Amino acid sequence: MTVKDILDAIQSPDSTSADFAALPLPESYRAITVHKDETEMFAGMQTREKDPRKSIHLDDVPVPELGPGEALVAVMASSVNYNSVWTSIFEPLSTFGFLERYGKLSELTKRHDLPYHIIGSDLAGVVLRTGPGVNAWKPGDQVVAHCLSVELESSDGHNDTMLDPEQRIWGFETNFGGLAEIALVKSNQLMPKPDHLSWEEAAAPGLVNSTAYRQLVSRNGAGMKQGDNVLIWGASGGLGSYATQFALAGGANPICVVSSEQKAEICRAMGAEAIIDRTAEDYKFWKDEHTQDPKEWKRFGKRIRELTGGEDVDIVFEHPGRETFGASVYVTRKGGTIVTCASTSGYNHEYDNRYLWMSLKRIIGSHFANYREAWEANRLIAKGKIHPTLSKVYSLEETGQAAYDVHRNLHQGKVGVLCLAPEEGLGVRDAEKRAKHVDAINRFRNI
Ligand SMILES: C/C=C/C(=O)SCCNC(=O)CCNC(=O)[C@H](O)C(C)(C)COP(=O)(O)OP(=O)(O)OC[C@H]1O[C@@H](n2cnc3c(N)ncnc32)[C@H](O)[C@@H]1OP(=O)(O)O
Ligand SMILES: NC(=O)C1=CN([C@@H]2O[C@H](COP(=O)(O)OP(=O)(O)OC[C@H]3O[C@@H](n4cnc5c(N)ncnc54)[C@H](OP(=O)(O)O)[C@@H]3O)[C@@H](O)[C@H]2O)C=CC1
Repeated sequence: MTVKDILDAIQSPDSTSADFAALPLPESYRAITVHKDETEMFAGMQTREKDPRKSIHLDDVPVPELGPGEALVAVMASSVNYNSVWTSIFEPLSTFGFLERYGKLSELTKRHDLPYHIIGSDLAGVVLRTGPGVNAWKPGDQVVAHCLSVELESSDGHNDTMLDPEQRIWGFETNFGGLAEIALVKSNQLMPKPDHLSWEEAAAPGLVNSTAYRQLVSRNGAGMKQGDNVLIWGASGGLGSYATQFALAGGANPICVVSSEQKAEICRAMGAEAIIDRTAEDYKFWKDEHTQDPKEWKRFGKRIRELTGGEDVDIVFEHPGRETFGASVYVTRKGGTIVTCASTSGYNHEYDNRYLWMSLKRIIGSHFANYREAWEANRLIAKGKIHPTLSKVYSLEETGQAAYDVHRNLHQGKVGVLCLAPEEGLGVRDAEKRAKHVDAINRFRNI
């Protein structure tokens, strides 16, 4: 039995759930990994110079044992997220520490503590097997998986599962991730695959769409409302391309920051009108490595006021971190919210706290999404209200290059990876719905 037999079953219109359940599992499968004995390979290099193509491998790995509450999924497609870039450059720390810590929790979690880390936090595919206690999903189900892994043995996580003390990001803080032909997930990561999308389109939104939903829309995040002015950094990037869509769909007014005219054009195509090209307008928020320039914050704020008819922003959708955070706090309106989920340019932020407390602003930390939030975000994709922002698709062999593109900001929107899917465009089951949205679905393609 090989993964080819699994692919044949997925591609046959006649396969039943019983057929999938009867398929023997292969002994091994191909997976994208980083290696524990290579974590020092970039020591002493600048972040920018660390090359994911050198650390990312395609290996044959054994199929992991299936535990209670878990599912093995045949992965048709996945996508590159920035967390896989972090893993591949071993920053801010090696993810093998996460696997070691998880491995200490129980006999079953020991499986994760291996000398290789199978990375990837998105997938679209087909359930192959479910473990004891799984009733909601069965072999043959077409699914996407969100990346929240929780144990939920403590009371802390039962109001909001992101608060579980054993909360982890699958494929980053756990092993057996989605950039592979087979993945191991908890069954409460599974959600229905949107019928009108191909495998690679369905795999693209998951992580960033759910994160942007919690960060911007959910009451656990900024709780955006109609008419809000929302400043969105990297508005055509992974997170930003969904934040922009949520702002537009929710009756808010996105102010999109991008770094080129081409990206500005993509934002216009999504329906945004207020756009700031940070390269063309040449903002220099830092005079040198240690000193910010409040005059540049003010110039940026004036530009926002020009675009909004004199209003300041209610919400800043933050993730660049150190480089922009001082400006983000400054330009937020009195009583407004800076909601942050990352620090791509550096995690030691500096801002002038007088502008925060005197103007009663709030900084909210946000991280991924709970199952309900991920489900709601996926539901909006399935209803055709929010669309994938897939630009380019790579093969599994080319994942290193795909991660390199994201690391060097050479990409637009989301970058997809075909795992078992032999070509793009497969897996669409609702052609009529797709036809209604096809222009929006293809908006980011091949640019
Ligand atoms: C969905 C996609 C998401 C993304 O893309 S996010 C971007 C990528 N992610 C990242 O860059 C984050 C990577 N992770 C990290 O950098 C680290 O992961 C953290 C900085 C978040 C945490 O580091 P740690 O070393 O785990 O935490 P500690 O708190 O420094 O050390 C743990 C030890 O410190 C103890 N401790 C915790 N809080 C306190 C406290 N308040 N007072 C005293 N001790 C404390 C703990 O118990 C534990 O102890 P014991 O080592 O003995 O188990
Ligand atoms: N906590 C969480 O749950 C999550 C955290 N993240 C983190 O968020 C960050 C962004 O992820 P994602 O959106 O997928 O990445 P992308 O690279 O796809 O998009 C980020 C965009 O931000 C802009 N940007 C990058 N650096 C700067 C800078 N120094 N100043 C201003 N703008 C900048 C760029 O757009 P442009 O050049 O056009 O301005 C870039 O395209 C990563 O660090 C990632 O790890 C992501 C998802 C979930």
